[in-house]
Amino acid sequence: MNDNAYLSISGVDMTFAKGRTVNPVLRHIHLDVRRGEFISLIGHSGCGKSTVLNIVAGLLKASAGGVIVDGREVNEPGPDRALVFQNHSLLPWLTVQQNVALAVDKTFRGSKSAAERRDWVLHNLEMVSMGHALHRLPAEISGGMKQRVGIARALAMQPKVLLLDEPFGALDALTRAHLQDEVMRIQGELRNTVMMITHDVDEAVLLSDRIVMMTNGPAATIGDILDIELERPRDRLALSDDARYNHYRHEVLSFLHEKQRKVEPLSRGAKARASEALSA
Ligand SMILES: Nc1ncnc2c1ncn2[C@@H]1O[C@H](COP(=O)(O)OP(=O)(O)OP(=O)(O)O)[C@@H](O)[C@H]1O
Repeated sequence: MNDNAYLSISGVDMTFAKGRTVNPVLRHIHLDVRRGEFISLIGHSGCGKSTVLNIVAGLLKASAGGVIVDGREVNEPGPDRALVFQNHSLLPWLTVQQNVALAVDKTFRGSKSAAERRDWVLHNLEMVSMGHALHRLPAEISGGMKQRVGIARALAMQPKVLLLDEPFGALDALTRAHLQDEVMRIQGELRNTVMMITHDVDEAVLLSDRIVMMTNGPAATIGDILDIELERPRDRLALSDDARYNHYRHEVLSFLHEKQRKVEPLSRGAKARASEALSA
């Protein structure tokens, strides 16, 4: 482990077993993340990105190796690691304000007064531009607004590490761009340590300090890590013409589509047709 690491994943292996079938998903995952760093995890579908995130969150226990956050080993979920999923996980019967208050009350009941907690909820909702919809129910707001509330709820817990599992994956392109900009602005202010899963190469380059590229499973591991040395704040329009941005983009695309090209297994029909073609 590197002494500067705030979050350290060392020697993580993960195998799922069902009956006699054993599925080795991750092998030798080592990653040190500095405090305040924004890391993206990218890789083909099914390679094990969510499994890595769930191990860091403490929702899954690694078969070997472990995770240390700020000097403490991760053994279970905790408020020091807040998760935001692609599909918001707001409680439908609570308003926007109550959804965030639930997490804030749980985290700060012993350390903040009721008035302080209420102010803190409002502050975080205002930070994601949701101060105008405090009393609406999740069913009464858009998908992008729900994600904002999910992000406010996670930030309000003041986690040591923010874990984002495709947080913008279900949004339309415009809302997605807007929310990415907002997350960049907030991260610029708060300097959160973030680990984000994404399938979107532009999103990874725009938001990250480093992009961790995973090999294909089974037994996936870290294939390469790309440092994104673009100064902040970053402007998506200016960067679209920037040669460095396009170089980074190309590096990730080439990793995914050349070095780690996903070969889908042939269906039975396709196999039969291929063998007929070969014997013809
Ligand atoms: N709880 C579980 N039990 C058994 N197998 C699991 C479990 N969770 C994940 N897997 C398997 O582990 C592998 C990796 O899954 P994971 O969801 O981590 O991949 P991913 O890279 O996040 O995929 P995607 O990009 O499609 O979300 C898959 O083969 C999946 O079926």
